[in-house]
Amino acid sequence: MQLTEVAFRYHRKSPWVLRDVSFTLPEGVTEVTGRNGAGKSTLLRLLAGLRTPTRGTVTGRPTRVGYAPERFPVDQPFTVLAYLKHMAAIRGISESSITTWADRLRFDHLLNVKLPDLSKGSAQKVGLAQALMADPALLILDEPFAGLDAQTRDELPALITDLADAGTTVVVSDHQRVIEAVPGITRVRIEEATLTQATAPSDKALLEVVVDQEDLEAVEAKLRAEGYEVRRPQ
Ligand SMILES: Nc1ncnc2c1ncn2[C@@H]1O[C@H](COP(=O)(O)OP(=O)(O)OP(=O)(O)O)[C@@H](O)[C@H]1O
Repeated sequence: MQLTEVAFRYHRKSPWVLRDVSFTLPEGVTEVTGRNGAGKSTLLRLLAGLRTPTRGTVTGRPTRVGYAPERFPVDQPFTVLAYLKHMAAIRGISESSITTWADRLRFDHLLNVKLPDLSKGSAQKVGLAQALMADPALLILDEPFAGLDAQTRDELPALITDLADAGTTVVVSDHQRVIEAVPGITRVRIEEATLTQATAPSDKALLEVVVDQEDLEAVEAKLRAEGYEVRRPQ
């Protein structure tokens, strides 16, 4: 899939969110980073085909695309099961995939709960399931880790890797930087409306250190002084 000189803004006089972006989406997993409001969700919507570039072209999008938005729209008067059945029917896929993903993402006990009554994390899982159900060739996940329970959060990178190994192209925005521990991913960053590809820190690993609140500044300064890259979870 290829973006060629893509520029995008939401309205005629609003600022450009992306300008002159040319990029070939690689196979495997691509992580999209950038500060809040940089344009990550916008890029993902353009890749999914939910938005059309103001200028330039997006070509080579596969037919089967799965897209999980940053916030699953829970203001719909359906149960989880009715919603997923509806999504399966729209896409012409077997309803058996509902139980497969409800089991795998551990929300099978919530199938008869109405969408507005779901917690943020459970709603996130339903959003993931509807994206995964389509057996997509391109899977686009906008902040999939936000609000997830710890177990699912820990399991999701392996699930994404399995899909990528099986041939699915995956694009993930992830400000919590969970996905970046996955080996071999491509990292792109949006800054000032342009997209740059970062070289993967293949010889680096992520280490989580728990410190007392009062020692936070001192430990962070010490690690930085020793040349480590330090990030605080948001
Ligand atoms: N539907 C919309 N209409 C108008 N402007 C929008 C719309 N959606 C996003 N924007 C604007 O486009 C810019 C990029 O937003 P976008 O949501 O793509 O950024 P993001 O990097 O995903 O941010 P975050 O990390 O906060 O989710 C922001 O200035 C935002 O206010």
